[in-house]
Amino acid sequence: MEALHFMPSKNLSLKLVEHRVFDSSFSGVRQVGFASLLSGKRKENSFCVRARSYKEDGNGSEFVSRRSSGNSQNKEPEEGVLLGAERDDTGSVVGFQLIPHSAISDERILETQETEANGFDKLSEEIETGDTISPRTTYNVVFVTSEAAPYSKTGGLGDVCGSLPVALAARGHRVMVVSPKYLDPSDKKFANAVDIERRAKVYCFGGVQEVGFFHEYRAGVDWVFVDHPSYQRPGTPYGDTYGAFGDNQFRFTLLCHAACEAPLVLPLGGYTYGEKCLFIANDWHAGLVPVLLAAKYRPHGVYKDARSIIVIHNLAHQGVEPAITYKNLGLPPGWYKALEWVFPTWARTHALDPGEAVNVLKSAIVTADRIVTVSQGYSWEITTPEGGYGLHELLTSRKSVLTGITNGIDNNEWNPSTDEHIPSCYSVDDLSGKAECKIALQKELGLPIRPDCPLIGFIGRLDYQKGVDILLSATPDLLQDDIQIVMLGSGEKQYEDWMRHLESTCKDKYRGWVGFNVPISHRITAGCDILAMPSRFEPCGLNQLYAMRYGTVPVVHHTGGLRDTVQTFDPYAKEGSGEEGTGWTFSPLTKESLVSALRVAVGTYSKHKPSWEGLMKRGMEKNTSWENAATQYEQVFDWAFIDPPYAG
Ligand SMILES: Nc1ncnc2c1ncn2[C@@H]1O[C@H](COP(=O)(O)OP(=O)(O)O[C@H]2O[C@H](CO)[C@@H](O)[C@H](O)[C@H]2O)[C@@H](O)[C@H]1O
Repeated sequence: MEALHFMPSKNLSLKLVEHRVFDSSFSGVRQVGFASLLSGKRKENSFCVRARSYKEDGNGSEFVSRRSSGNSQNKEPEEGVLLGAERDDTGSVVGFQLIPHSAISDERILETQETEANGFDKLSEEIETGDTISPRTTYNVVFVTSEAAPYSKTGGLGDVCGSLPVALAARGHRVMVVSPKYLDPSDKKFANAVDIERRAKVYCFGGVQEVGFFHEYRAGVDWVFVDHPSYQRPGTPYGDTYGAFGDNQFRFTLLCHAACEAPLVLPLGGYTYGEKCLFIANDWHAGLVPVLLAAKYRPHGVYKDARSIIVIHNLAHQGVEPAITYKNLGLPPGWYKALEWVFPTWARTHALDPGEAVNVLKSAIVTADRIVTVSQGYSWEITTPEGGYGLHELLTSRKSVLTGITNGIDNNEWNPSTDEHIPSCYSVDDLSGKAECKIALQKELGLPIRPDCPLIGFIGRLDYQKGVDILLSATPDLLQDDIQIVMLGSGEKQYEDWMRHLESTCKDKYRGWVGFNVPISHRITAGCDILAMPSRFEPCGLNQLYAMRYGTVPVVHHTGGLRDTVQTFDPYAKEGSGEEGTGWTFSPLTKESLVSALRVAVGTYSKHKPSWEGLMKRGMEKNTSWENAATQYEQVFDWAFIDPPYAG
């Protein structure tokens, strides 16, 4: 059976060019297909090509999506289309691909990019790197995230989605970040975002929801904020003092649908991003994006040339809800298996509980083209039963597309020589300002002002992951020594109360600041001598990176990204060998080993000043910029586009 299809799309006048495809990868199945070429005026001269094919097996035909490659015999389109040659392993031309002009759809990047004649939407830049000139492919990148600093932030996800897009844009990519427009009591965060006056209808949860889009172009990035009444409520992006919001599945389903529409409908800087883009879905909140591409769009010929990456910042949160909620997600019934999740017997609530659920992060893992985690150590940990949170087998099965890339940090925001939140700036060449920051912090906290007294800090969400309980239980022992401790955090009430209790009993040595406060977090990072991070698991961890940049020596549990980024001090290493270390990692995670690691650090601080200064300086000189991580992301982007879409 042969079929000829073309998919009309908005604002496009159609031109159909027959394009027969023989695909040898389906043995025993006669494969016939066509590519429908749609040329027209989306914006100026932008085009897209879509390929569909049918396999015929005697039992009727079934739709399968393929890219037009292999032994294809292509006809040139009749006019106005730019085609690039596809070659097989021997270099013979076996097909052609259309190069849409949407990639040069923004005057801001028009000047620096030129179309390349051998791939979809590929723009090639000649990047000068020292003496050599290396070609780089740039992409239309769409980040989807529940938080992005400075607009919204509850933790490291906000930091990463606020700074990695900027780093990628600086390297020539066209980058959009899609996140919710939350309620902002200060009316400052979204003050520069303007209503684009485009609405999208989202069919989910048994009805139609209309979302709006706000936009701000800043630091080379298109920041897009999805507007819907469900984001307009007091609290954090995820909950309030009564706990997590009960409709988070709804709120983030909306975000994912809206994010998939954004590249198609938003004329940012005058032009849409178009269909050939790369979605970077962050954590479970954005996890439906790869599934929607495969289940909702590709069957209709849309996003056939898009790719998706799921970035796992924290596997402990997976977006698990009862199975019955599947019908709310706006997905076709046939895709249930992608989300299906069955709890092990021991985790069920009662004997008759079948344990059936939907798991959004799992669905992203089984449909995304590539998987990235935020450090190499963590990328291995999540393939083990201990670190995989039930997903280790699945992740192991996709190990070949799983990459660990250690986060960078925003060196503008976290820079001791320019930081506007700290009382005295300093640098690796002149550390005097750090001593002043310590005195100012002791003063601000109402602690005795003692420049030589070791000051230990902790900053983080107060939850099980961060090992707060271990630190709090170790604190009375630690306070036997001549030290001071300050903790900043908010989260589980039991830990907040524990901090308040400790403060009331050890007023001259301990401060517990309950709350979320970015300026204070900078002042603690600058003013402390030591930062403790006894995390049970840590996908990457940013505070240890900030600490090192501020000459504050980290003492961390030997896990995940902490193990990857902190090198234990070796007093016997040859000076200048680079092996001397930047802090201490400890294991196992017990109160005793935490106390002993911190005592070693305190001893070094008090008795070995030159060694301490070396530790501080090596940390400050460590290259933790996004540049390094961004190049690794680019490699993953390239890999994603080498393969055909993994699902759909
Ligand atoms: N009370 C408070 N006041 C002010 N600021 C506070 C604060 N509590 C936390 N922060 C800030 O939130 C960020 C926390 O970042 P982390 O990477 O340490 O953890 P998080 O677990 O949120 O992130 C997850 O995602 C990131 C990003 O990938 C991974 O590094 C990490 O391992 C993973 O768990 C830091 O910028 C910190 O200063």
